[in-house]
Amino acid sequence: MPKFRRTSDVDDIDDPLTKALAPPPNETPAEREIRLAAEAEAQRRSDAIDEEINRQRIADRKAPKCVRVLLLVLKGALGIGKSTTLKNFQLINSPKAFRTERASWRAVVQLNVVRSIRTILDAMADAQAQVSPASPVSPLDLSRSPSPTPPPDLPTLTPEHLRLKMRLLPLQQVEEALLRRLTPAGSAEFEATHLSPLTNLPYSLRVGTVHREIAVNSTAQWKGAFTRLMSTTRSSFESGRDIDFEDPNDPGVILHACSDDMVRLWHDPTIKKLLKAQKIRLEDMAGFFLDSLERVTALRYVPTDDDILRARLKTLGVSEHRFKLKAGGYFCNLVSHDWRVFDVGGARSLVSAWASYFDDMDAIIFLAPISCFDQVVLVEDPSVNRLEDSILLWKSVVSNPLLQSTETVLFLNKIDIFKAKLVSGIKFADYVISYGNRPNDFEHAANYLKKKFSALHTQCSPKPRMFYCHLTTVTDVKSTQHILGNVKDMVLRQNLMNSSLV
Ligand SMILES: Nc1nc2c(ncn2[C@@H]2O[C@H](COP(=O)(O)OP(=O)(O)OP(=O)(O)O)[C@@H](O)[C@H]2O)c(=O)[nH]1
Ligand SMILES: [Mg+2]
Repeated sequence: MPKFRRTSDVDDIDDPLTKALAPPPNETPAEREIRLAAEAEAQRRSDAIDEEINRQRIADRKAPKCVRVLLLVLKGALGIGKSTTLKNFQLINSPKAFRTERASWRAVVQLNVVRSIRTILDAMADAQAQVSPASPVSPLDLSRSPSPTPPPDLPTLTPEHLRLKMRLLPLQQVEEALLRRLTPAGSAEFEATHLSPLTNLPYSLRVGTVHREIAVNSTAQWKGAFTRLMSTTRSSFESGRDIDFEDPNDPGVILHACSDDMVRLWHDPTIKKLLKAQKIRLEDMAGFFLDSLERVTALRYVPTDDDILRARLKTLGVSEHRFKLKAGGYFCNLVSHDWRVFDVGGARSLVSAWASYFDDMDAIIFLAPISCFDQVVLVEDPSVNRLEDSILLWKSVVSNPLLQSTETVLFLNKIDIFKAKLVSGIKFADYVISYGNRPNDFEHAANYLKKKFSALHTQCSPKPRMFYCHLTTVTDVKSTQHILGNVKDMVLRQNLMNSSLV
């Protein structure tokens, strides 16, 4: 029988916890009084939190069963559309509340614009570096590879391009000002919000650094902080009435001053060629507003619903959103139901860990970004194709016995980008070899993927269940609301069937 060390064997003085909690030596009576008061306050707060958790638990037990939906995407991939799907739920549920947050979203759109321009400026810096390497390689330094010869298709930048680039440098200040506005003072809520300074690193090495995106832990908190910040001068954001357009510190002022140069840069044929040569498709990237520059950089710009759906802000961790939704169609006579939607990034390796926390969900909305068929997973495994990774995650979710009674709704998302890529000539079969020589068009490719996901669903589900699949562009409010309406009714029907009411 192995002998275990018992707590009583430990000398109290040696116990690191006791040491850490012990009052400091030579504590004065006044210091002791302050310490005891702080300890009492900490205890009071801890008790209040315990009480709130208990109260919530009792309320949850008494409340009628609510509908629980899990939104799931692959963790580590660039934005897939979870938050955008949630925004659609919010638009259905409380459009007014959604619209009162326009001021916060205005700053996010502005940041998205600045970052797209930054990507172009970085690409220009790359091109310059390739034409005139900053430091010539010493012929004796054999550890370094020779300076790269500029690719023949890389266009040459003119002095006017370089002047344009210089004139856009103030955007760096705009970026910093926006980050200050979006980051609540003293908050650890945001991760790695700053982009590196303009760099000579090749774009191919930079593009995967998703950590450089601005990120929040939960959408509610950052907006709350922003609203508090803004509400010192205004009371409501409905229709942008109360955005302080006269504020001289508004980052929008510099953005507006740079507007013509940004438009010139984006429409410049040489810059277009440069981006193409470097395989940068800004129009496929999240938070793309360069085709609406004049509108979104106007001094009195107020984001539309569509802009809010397209704005990019990365979410961290798991968040829960609660709201009431009225049933439609056949169920329209029913009272509204409480819905809880959980926003979870699922890593393939962690499915079995989180599945036990979400085994009582009524539905999982699984988002698979089919537009990423030509990209690789950079975070989990650089050698795995993103679409393949999404399919493997789908397989682990549908085969998980803990989730066998949960309805799984598949959203094959970002079909607008998927279509655009195929039309631009990118060959689906170059990445999905089994696609063979089928036509490189949307109908065939989307159908092929639907069948693949469906076959796995049938083969791997522990018990038979329906396969629900939608081709989605969740930035399109109208079509998404229609689809969510169907999902809502399906989930309610199942929910009622399970309670033997229909
Ligand atoms: N064109 C297009 N853009 C989309 C679509 N779905 C989402 N987006 C955009 O992609 C970006 C990322 O979407 P999010 O909803 O933030 O993605 P997410 O899954 O919440 O990402 P994380 O928070 O990083 O986990 C946003 O700018 C969206 O507007 C789509 O179907 N088509
Ligand atoms: Mg998100």
